[in-house]
Amino acid sequence: MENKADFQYPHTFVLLGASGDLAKKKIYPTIWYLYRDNVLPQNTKFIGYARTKQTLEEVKEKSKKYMKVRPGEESKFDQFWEANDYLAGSYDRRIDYELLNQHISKYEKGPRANRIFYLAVPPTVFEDVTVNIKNACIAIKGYTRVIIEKPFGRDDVTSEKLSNHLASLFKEEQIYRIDHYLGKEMVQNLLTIRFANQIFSPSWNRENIASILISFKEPFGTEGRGGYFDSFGIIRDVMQNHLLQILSLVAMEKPVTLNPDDIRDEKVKVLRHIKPIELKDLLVGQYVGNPNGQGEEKLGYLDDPTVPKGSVTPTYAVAGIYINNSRWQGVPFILRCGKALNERKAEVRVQYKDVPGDIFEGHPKRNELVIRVQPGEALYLKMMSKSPGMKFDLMETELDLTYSMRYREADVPDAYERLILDVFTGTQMHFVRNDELKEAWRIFTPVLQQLEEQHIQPVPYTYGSRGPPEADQKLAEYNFKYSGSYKWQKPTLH
Ligand SMILES: NC(=O)C1=CN([C@@H]2O[C@H](COP(=O)(O)OP(=O)(O)OC[C@H]3O[C@@H](n4cnc5c(N)ncnc54)[C@H](OP(=O)(O)O)[C@@H]3O)[C@@H](O)[C@H]2O)C=CC1
Ligand SMILES: O=C1O[C@H](COP(=O)(O)O)[C@@H](O)[C@H](O)[C@H]1O
Repeated sequence: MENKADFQYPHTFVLLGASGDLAKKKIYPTIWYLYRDNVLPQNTKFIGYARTKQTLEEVKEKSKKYMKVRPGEESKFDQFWEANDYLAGSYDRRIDYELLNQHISKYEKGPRANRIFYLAVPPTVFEDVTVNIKNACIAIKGYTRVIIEKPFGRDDVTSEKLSNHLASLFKEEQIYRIDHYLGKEMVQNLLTIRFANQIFSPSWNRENIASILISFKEPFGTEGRGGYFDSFGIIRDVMQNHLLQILSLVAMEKPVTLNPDDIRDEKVKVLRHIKPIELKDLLVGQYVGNPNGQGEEKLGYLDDPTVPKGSVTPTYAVAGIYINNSRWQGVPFILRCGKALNERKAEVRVQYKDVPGDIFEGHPKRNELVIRVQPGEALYLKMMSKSPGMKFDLMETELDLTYSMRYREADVPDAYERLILDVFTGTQMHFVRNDELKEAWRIFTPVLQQLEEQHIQPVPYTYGSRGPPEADQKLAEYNFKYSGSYKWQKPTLH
C-alpha cells in the first residue's frame, strides 16, 4: 500500500452532498465500518458538507438506520460521530469553500496533512464543486484526492468534456472514478482466477471457449424514481460501466505486473479491439406490470409517475460483443442486464465448446465455469463425471467453491469499504482510468444515439420474469447453450 507511511498524519474526509441519499445509505455507513475496524488513519476527521442547514445530530439521525452497530460497539459509534462535523454551504460560492478550508485547517496540526473529497452530488453541480475545491480547498501540506461517482457523462462528447474539465484541475492520480463493481470480491478475484491458475490460462481462448455471458439481474423496478433513470436507461446505468469493466477483466491479457497502471493498460488494450456496438447486436426491453403480481409488481415502468409518457428507455438489454484479437476472435461476449426481473444475480458464465469427437451415448454437456458475484460469492465449474457406482452413465456435476461453505469465518467487505480504503492508501487498481472511460463511450455512444433517434421500441417483459423471451433466442444466436438438465446437489453438512 502506497501511503501507509502517511497514516500517522491528520486526514480529512470531506463528504460533499452529505444530506443526500447516497451519503446516508452508503457513505456514512461505509466510513463508520472502516472507522470501527480501525483501518483508517487514526487521526481522521470526517466533514459532511451540503446546502441543507442541519445539525450533525440530524445527519446522524437520518443515516443511523443504515449503519449496523453490533452489541458492544456503542461507545465506538459515539466516538465515530465525535470525529464528524457538518457544515452547510453552497456548491457554487467560493466564499463557502473558503470557510470549509478554514474548518479543515483547524485539524491539520503538524508537518503533513491529507485531504479526500467525496463528491456525492448530482452531475449538475459537479463542475462548480470541483472548481471550488481546486480554488479554495487544496491541501497545502499533503495530498488532495477526489472521488467521483458515475454518471461520467452520458455519451462520448459529454464524458470528454467532463474529463477535460477534471484534467484542467487535477492530475489523473488525484482522481478516483468509482465503479463499485470493481470493489466486489469476485470481480477482484477475476485476476487471481485467471492468472494464478495454470489450469485455466491455456484454455482461456477461442480454441476452447464457445461464449461468455456476463449478467446482471435486479428484482425491483424504478419504484417511483424513474425520472432520473429515464434519462440514462439500463445501458448507461449498468452495461456501459459495470458489465464492460467485468468484460475487460475477463478478456484482457496478463498484465506485466500487478501495478495498477499495468493492469489498466491491458484493460484499455482489450477495449480497443472492440468495434462500436450496432443495433443488430442489441435487444432492448422494458418491463410491464404483472397483473397477478403483488404491490410494485403490478406496475410497469410506464406506470411510474416520474417516467415520461410513452418513454422507450430500456430497462433491460442484451448485447453481443466481439473482441477482434487473436485470443478472442469469433467468441461472443454477451452482456445482459435488467431491472424488475425474477431475482438478484450478477455472474459470469464461461461456456466451453462441445467436446469434439464424442464417444459417449449420453452426449457430454458443455463445461461451464460460473463466477457468481452476488448474491453469495461462488465459483463453480460444471463438468461431466461418471455416475458413482456400477453404472457407466454420464452425469453433470460440479466442482464447487461456495464461499459461505468454504470460508465460514471470512468477512467479505462491502465494495465501498474496499474502494474508500484504497483511496486512503493511494491504490488506483480498482478505479476507472480516463482512457478506459473514453473507450467505453466509444463502444456504446453510436448505438445509444440510434436507439434514441430512431425511437426504437423496447420489447415488453413482465415484472418478475426472466426478461423478454426473445432474449433467450438472442443468447442462443450468440452460441450460449442452455441444456436445462443440470441439477445442483446442494451439499449437506455432516
Ligand atoms: N455454489 C453454489 O451455490 C452453486 C449453486 N448452484 C445453483 O444451482 C442452480 C443451477 O445451477 P446453474 O449454474 O444456474 O445451472 P443451470 O444450467 O440450471 O441454469 C443456468 C441459468 O440458465 C438460465 N436459464 C434458465 N432457463 C433458460 C433458458 N431457457 N435459456 C437460457 N438460459 C436459461 C437461468 O438464469 P437466467 O435467468 O439468469 O438466464 C439459470 O440460472 C442455480 O440456482 C445455482 O445457483 C449450482 C452450483 C453451485
Ligand atoms: O450502479 C448501479 O448499481 C446498482 C446495483 O448495485 P448492486 O451493488 O446492488 O448490485 C443499481 O441498482 C443501480 O441502478 C445502478 O446505478
